[in-house]
Amino acid sequence: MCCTVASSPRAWSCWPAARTGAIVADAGTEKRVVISDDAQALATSVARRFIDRVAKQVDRGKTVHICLTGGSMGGAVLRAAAADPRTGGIDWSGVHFWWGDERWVPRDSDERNERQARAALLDGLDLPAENIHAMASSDETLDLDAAATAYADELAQFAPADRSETGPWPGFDICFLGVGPDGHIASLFPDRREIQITDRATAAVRDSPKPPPERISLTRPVINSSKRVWMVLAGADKASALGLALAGASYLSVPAAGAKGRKRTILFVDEAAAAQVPPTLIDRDY
Ligand SMILES: O=C(O)[C@H](O)[C@@H](O)[C@H](O)[C@H](O)COP(=O)(O)O
Repeated sequence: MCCTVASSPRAWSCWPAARTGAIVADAGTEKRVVISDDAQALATSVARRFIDRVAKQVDRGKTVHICLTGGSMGGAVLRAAAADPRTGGIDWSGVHFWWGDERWVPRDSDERNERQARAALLDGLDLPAENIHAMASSDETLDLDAAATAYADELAQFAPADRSETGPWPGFDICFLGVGPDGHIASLFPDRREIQITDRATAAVRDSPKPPPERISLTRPVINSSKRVWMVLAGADKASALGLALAGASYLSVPAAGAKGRKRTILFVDEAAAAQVPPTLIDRDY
């Protein structure tokens, strides 16, 4: 049973029996909440769906663009994907990996989202090195602003011919997003200028509320050009952000509230994070 939260809480609804289907209030605004028992079950469930989706697109001969997230749940999902028995049998040569944000630290720092993703999954995949689109690191020649611009330029090289639904960047098949206790996504934090940027693909972030202080982030237009936005959040400290995101809070103060895919927006959560969501609106994925 899935539940759909349309763009306003008044339209909250769910249907008792179906495991699929949705209130089509506005294709891009509905959110679905899928709950797992705990963080490990959540990571396994999301990884299974991730591998399903990649395998389906590869079988169709499609080039696939995946945007990864940092954070503990981002890494947990990738480790679970690495453990999926189907992963080794997929032809990854047409799959490209991007990042929603990156910390401005040296390339070999354990804080790098890229380094964590490589260790969790990417370095075990048979795919061309050029398919891994990492953001620059602080020990290279570029400064923070130039590095953000360079990433926007790289994204532009993979923009689709038909840009009717996206800007000069690829429309990701899946955009993974972790969600902070304050509702931040990528490195777009509440009540800051970066969440309001609409005229470029990336932003240099300074004085980040979450260490380290300097980061590069995709902006909201790029995230919302994704076909699917999958937010993954676990733990009681996320319950408030989830509740606000589902209750129609402004994305300016709760960035997660404004993340939406063109085809699907799913919040994958565990029981602890779902504590403030009315039980009638929860789908139990276990
Ligand atoms: O670089 C980062 O720190 C992440 O991209 C950040 O957006 C993260 O996803 C959230 O802070 C949630 O992190 P957790 O999953 O660890 O709570």
